[in-house]
Amino acid sequence: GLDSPAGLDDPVDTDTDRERDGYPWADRTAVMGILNVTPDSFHDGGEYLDPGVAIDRATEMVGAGADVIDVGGESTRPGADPVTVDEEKRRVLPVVEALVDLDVTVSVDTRRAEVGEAALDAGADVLNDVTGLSDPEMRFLAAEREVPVIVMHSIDAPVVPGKDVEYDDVVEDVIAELRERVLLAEKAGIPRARVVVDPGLGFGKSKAENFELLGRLEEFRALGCPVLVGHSHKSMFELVGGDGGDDLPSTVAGSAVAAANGADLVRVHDVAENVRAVRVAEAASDPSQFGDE
Ligand SMILES: Nc1nc2ncc(COP(=O)(O)OP(=O)(O)O)nc2c(=O)[nH]1
Repeated sequence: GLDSPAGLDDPVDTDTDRERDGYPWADRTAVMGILNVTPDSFHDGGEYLDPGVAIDRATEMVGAGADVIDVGGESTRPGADPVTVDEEKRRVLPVVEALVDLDVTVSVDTRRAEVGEAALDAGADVLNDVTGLSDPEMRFLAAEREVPVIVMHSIDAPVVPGKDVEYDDVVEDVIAELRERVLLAEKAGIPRARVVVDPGLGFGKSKAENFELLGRLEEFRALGCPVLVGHSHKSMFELVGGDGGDDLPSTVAGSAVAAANGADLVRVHDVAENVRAVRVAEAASDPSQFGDE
């Protein structure tokens, strides 16, 4: 197996031990606005399929305070229809190209290194891989292009409907599996500062396990990587009376909890409201920023 690089197993003080060279999450919880250029995304499928509409939406999200825009051309929801590479490129590239003119970091949500590469060539800054670097080509691409890569934990994407994994301790198990991917990324030459880990809420976990992952998010900091949480409008909130669909209050509360628990990024559909949530969490964790106001 791969020998663990020094320090991976010891909790690192990620605020000092990790250079964060200028990414939007360097000094505050960054808000990533979701831009699904798909007909079938679970929450907002079809709304932004037209590139012009997608670009207007991105502009609106930047105006609302988005630090990152995450452009996706293939739904990852369970049972979603796979999309051909050409169709995925056709959806994503015009939007990425247009976003270059906006002053915002652009990530591309794709399982395919070929689409990721084309998106980077079109101006994207970050790769978002819901398969957690299972394709070696994605690792090599991120290393070669020296861009951050979001490594999400999933049993598979799209998740096979009804396929749930039995976890002993879901947090320890997910961290252990992410650790393997972090090691592989390092082996490919990607420093941990550029490996954003993500528990993959909703991807093969029960609703209660999603809350366990959110509640114990601090434990992910032991990996020495930035942490992203994607909870927006997910079915986990049905446990607390939300309808999993248009339950914005639960999502906003979830962003505050994630930020308070150390998330470096939150991935959301509704930017303005979730910007408030992370700012509230930060105010509570660092009131000194306000002087004696
Ligand atoms: N890194 C990361 N990427 C993700 N991409 C899609 C979804 C699913 O949400 P959404 O994009 O809104 O739906 P769909 O996949 O149906 O487009 N969740 C995540 C996530 O939690 N983390």
